[in-house]
Formats: sequence, structure tokens, C-alpha cells
Amino acid sequence: MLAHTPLLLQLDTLSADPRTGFLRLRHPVDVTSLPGWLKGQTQYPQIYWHARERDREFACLGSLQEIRDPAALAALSGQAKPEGGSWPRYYGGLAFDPDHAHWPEFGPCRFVLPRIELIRQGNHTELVCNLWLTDDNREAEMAAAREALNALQPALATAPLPPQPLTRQDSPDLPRWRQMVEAVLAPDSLSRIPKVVLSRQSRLALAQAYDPWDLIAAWQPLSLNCFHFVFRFSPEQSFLACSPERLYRRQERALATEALAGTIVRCGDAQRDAELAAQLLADNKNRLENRLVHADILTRLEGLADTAELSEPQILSLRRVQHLKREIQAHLHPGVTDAQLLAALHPTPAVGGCPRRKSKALIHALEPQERGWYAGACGLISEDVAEFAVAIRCGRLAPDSLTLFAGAGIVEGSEPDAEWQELDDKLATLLGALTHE
Ligand SMILES: C=C(O[C@H]1C=CC=C(C(=O)O)[C@@H]1O)C(=O)O
Ligand SMILES: [Mg+2]
Repeated sequence: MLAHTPLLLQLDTLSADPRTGFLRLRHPVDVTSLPGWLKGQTQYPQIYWHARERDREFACLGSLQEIRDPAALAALSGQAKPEGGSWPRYYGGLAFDPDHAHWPEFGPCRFVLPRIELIRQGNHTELVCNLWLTDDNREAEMAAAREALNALQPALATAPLPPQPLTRQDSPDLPRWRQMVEAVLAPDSLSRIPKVVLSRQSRLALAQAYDPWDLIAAWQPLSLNCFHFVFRFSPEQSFLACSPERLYRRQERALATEALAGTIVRCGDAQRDAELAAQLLADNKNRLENRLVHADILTRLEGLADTAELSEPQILSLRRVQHLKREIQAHLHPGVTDAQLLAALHPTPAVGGCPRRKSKALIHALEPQERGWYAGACGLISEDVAEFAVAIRCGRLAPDSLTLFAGAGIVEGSEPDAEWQELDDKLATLLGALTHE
């Protein structure tokens, strides 16, 4: 029996069922690798989402609704619970700056309510088919669901990345980067704008295309303690990330967010890494980078939460870098929506700067490239739970290129060449997977 046959049978019985509204049909399946399952599929959009610290992954195919306008996100909150079922889950992202030019296809905002979801929790995986039935669309909606199920393909194995010579073009290059950092550090600028996160794109020309599912499968095991996600709206373009940073997680009214900013290398020797971590915890420049983030978050939560608690500084240890992290736990006022939380928290000074408007204007003036979804907010929204990562440690994959992004917080005490090195350290894991280092 094909894996989706039980869902087709459930669809058949729906014909005689008068229910309307959002419906989720589900059945257990035996799939071991979600990226491998996605690799086999031919329907779009294709989305993969795995949140940091969770033994739960999602793969999505197709869409039955899309939201392309950030203003429309407000409509996702306040939906009545579907009878006997669960709320719809929208997966997507917001650009770093939804008001400025963006990557075509990705746009200022793109959220998808998928037709098909594959959900793994622990060692249990289920295939889900979503329908939104009204009295008028019943036949068409059921036909669309049946068609999507019939178009499912067997999973493929993800494969190692083909080794190839990689030529790299940085934008900005080092001389331009030095000028940009100096501009931020100029006393009259720094006194008005104490932090600006500047970024760089590194374009790798590919003689041989990478498959996005092979790429995420290569990056993922090297990026523990991270969010992993892929948005592929068409075969030509994918946005992939292994991000260490949570924008927020909301479960009902409980909110978890964090200030992740401040960086030092990690070399792999336990004793040396502990010394480096201690150095990071005591370093004034890095502490300032981090402080400006949590101070901004706490101020912005004031109107939205009854309480907000800040943890002591911690170290988030990744393969090639270590970061300063302070967690924030808050309890939201009743009725606070994800649209409000996104507007309040995104972009944090971990990727933008502060004050927000002035630092964004300086980023636009100084950076030679559009950020698109780099430093954006990617994740999922449903009525009861929402979770977003900050879209860093990421790349945009096209058939002939992979463009990687990295940024660094520029504050008093920053040195241009050390910040350039920090960009390379942040990319080392993603790049190392390509060169099999
Ligand atoms: C902006 C990025 O990292 C942020 C997150 C952690 C540490 C950062 C830093 O130390 O500069 C950045 O604020 C990036 O990786 O592109
Ligand atoms: Mg830094």
C-alpha cells in the first residue's frame, strides 16, 4: 500500500461528511529522513523546519493559502479552534526590512499554509493532508487534496555534496568593509547610533549545482544547537539556514526570547575553548553588543508583557564560534498577537542595531547589497504556538551560485579587521561542509 493511500480513503469518507472549516487528515508513515523525503518531491513550495532543542521536524509541500503582505499577518490570530481538530500552521518568513526592495519570489513576507505536511516527533512520523472546506469549495478542495496526495513521490537518499573548486566573491570586499566600519565608528555617528550590524555576502560560483536537500543534510549535523530550515518556493531558488538564534517562541501566553550577540572563536580543544568562553564573558565590547540587544528587547516587551525575566549571561557553543546569550522569559498580556510580537521584536539589534530606525537607515546607506531574507525572521505561526528563528548563518542557493551571508555587530571598541575575521569565523562551518574540511 502506498504511504498516502489511507489519506485518500479518509478523503473519500469526507464526501459524505458535511463539516466545513479547517480539517487535518493524518496517518502514520515510515519516513526516516525528512530532507530525503523532500528531495523526492516535485510539488512546490517545499519547506523544511526544525527548531533548536526540539525533537520535532516538519516538511511541507504545496499550499492552500499564502500570505504575501505583512499587514495580513494580523488576521492569523484570534481564529476559533476547529471542531475536534487543531489550528492551521503557517510556515514562512519576513524579510530583514519588509519596506525595502527584496528578493523576487521571497518578497517582504511569504507564509504558506501547506497542503501536505510530514511531521516527525521522536520516532513517530505522520503524513498530514490539510483542507479548508466551505460550502462553495467542497468539490474543488477535495479534488486539489487528492491531486496533491497522488503526486507524492518516494523519498530519495540525500547524497554527499559534489566536490568542486569554489571561487568566492565578497561584497563588500575588505577595503570597502573597513570604510563601512569606520563610518559606523565615527564619533558623531556612534553618539547617535551606538550599534549597527553590518553584513557581507559571499557568492560562490558553482560549476555543478547543489541539491538543496543534500546541502541542508550536509550542514545540519555540523550545526547542533541550531534551527535548521529551508524555503524553496520554486526549483530555481532556495533559502537555507542553520541559525543559532531564536527570535521568539510563544506557547499560549508564555514567551521565550533571547539576546544572542557577542562572538569569540572555538578551536575544539576543551581547555582552550573554556578560556575563550571566559574571555568572551568578560569582554567589554562583546558585552556591550549583547547588552544593547537585551535592553532593546526588554523595552519593547514593556507594553506587551506582565513580566519579563532576564537570565545571567551564558555561552552558546557552536562548532567554530561561541556566542554570548541571555535568555528572556515573559508572560504576555491577554490577546497579544504574533503580528504584534514580530513588529516589536524584529529586527532585534543582534542583526539590525539601535536605535532601530537610524541603524536600518545606515545599513541601507552603507551596504552594497539587498539583504532580502538574510537577517529576516523565519518560522511558523499557529493560534496556540509560534516560533521564529533569526535568519542568520544562511545561504541563498541558485543553480549556478550559493550566496552566504554573515554580519557582525559594530559598537564602540570594534576593529574593522577583527570584525572581518568574525564574519569568516561565523561562515566557517557552512563553508567547511562544502570543502569537506
Ligand atoms: C548577524 C549575525 O550574527 C549575530 C548573532 C550572534 C552574534 C553576533 C555578533 O557577535 O556580532 C551577531 O549579532 C550573523 O551571523 O550574520
Ligand atoms: Mg560580534
